[in-house]
Amino acid sequence: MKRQAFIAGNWKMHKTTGEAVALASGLVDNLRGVNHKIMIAPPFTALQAVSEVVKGSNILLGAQNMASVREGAHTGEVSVLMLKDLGVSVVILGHSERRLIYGESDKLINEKVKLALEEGLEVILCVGETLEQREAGKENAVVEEQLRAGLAGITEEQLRNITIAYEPVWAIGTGKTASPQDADNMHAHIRKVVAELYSQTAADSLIIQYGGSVKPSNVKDLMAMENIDGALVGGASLSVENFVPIVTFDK
Ligand SMILES: O=C(CO)COP(=O)(O)O
Repeated sequence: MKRQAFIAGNWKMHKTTGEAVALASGLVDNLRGVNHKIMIAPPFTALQAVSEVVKGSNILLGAQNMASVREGAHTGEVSVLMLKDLGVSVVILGHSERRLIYGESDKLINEKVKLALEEGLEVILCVGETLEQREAGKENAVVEEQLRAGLAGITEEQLRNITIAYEPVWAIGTGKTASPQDADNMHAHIRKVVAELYSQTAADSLIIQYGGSVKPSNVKDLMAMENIDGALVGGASLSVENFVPIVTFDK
């Protein structure tokens, strides 16, 4: 079954507002008419300005994280209500940098996923093993646990608004990409877990992105795999020169 391709750019902690507007404008100009699903996630500080740039285009506005509660005494956090107010429609949750650098647990991530869905946002839920876990042969178990915990309490209907991003930690920002076959094997495993948790129909329609050193030179081979439906791109999403050929991988 062919699923819609979904290519997303995670800008991480890059771009001042001026730089972000320039990049977003270049993308709007160069991606007009492309009918894959496209999202960019600038840093919080540039969301408002980029929102104006992408308004009315085929590029969705994403956020890189959000708080697990709607509002309150949470110094330094950003609420889902604030994101919606700026035109954000997708939020990346459970990124390995949030898990590993900021200690986010599966339970906290699950709270965020539930809140985002309740508030009508789409979610990109990131999962992936570290090098140590892969070398110990534990990658399938690790990813399965992240999925089960991250999706706890989520209904099959809500699952339609979730994209899973498989991002092996050892492939992020390292220039090392998982081979298309390794990535496809994990994506098939993710689909199997989702079939067990929900149904085969839910598993068949689930969009699963691969992330980790995706570049113009390797995107085509990754996207050719049966279970790979998209990409979550870090470094190569930071320039028009690199991100446009990734989004238009089939041109
Ligand atoms: O973490 C990633 C996207 O969320 C991947 O980052 P890189 O593409 O820079 O490896």
